Amino acid sequence: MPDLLHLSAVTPTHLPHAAPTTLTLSPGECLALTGPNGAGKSSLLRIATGRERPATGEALFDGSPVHEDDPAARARIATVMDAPAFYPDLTVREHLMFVALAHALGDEAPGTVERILEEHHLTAQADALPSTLSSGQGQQLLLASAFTRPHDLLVLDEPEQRLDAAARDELAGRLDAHKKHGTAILMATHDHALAAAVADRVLEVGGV
Ligand SMILES: Nc1ncnc2c1ncn2[C@@H]1O[C@H](COP(=O)(O)OP(=O)(O)OP(=O)(O)O)[C@@H](O)[C@H]1O
Repeated sequence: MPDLLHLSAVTPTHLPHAAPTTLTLSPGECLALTGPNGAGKSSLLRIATGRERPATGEALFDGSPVHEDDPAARARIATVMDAPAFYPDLTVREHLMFVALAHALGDEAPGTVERILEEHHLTAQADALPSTLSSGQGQQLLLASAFTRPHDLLVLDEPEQRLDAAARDELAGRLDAHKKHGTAILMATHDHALAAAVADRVLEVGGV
């Protein structure tokens, strides 16, 4: 299987003296990044999505340098990263509909959104504003947004955060199912059980 993602000897800007990281990811494969706080996991994820340019090396998505503004990459890479970025005036359902329509789901959008609301236990909150959600529900909405849209690569920064034990188990099952449909997953995590359940390989990211 050809590489979908290839980071070649990259060093994050904020960690110029760190050992360069090389990694590859094929369709249907999950690579988990583990390591202590500040090791550079999130920085590598930002490089992988083109949000951050590396100090050294390069990031290739499907053979081309990845840039956040490249429409081809934007259409194929779904992310769950950093702080939530919800539209404050859209309800939970409207937010997911916006994501679905922006990614051209068309007639499939309403059905997809209702299914994903249910899978993420957000049906009862569908008409609420994101600001009224609990922190775990907010994390579910972030995940739901990523799963609503088509993607070939999922880039997840600690997707388990704020989720209870049952929701973490469901997340592991959902990620496994997406892998089986060919999604490549790059995930930073502190949850070793999640990494063991989903990842084909684990890369320990070192500090400076
Ligand atoms: N915008 C920034 N400006 C300056 N330094 C930054 C910035 N973002 C990250 N860093 C630094 O880069 C280093 C790596 O941070 P990063 O968030 O990639 O680590 P991490 O492994 O994801 O940590 P955690 O497990 O705590 O999420 C840290 O020392 C951090 O302080």
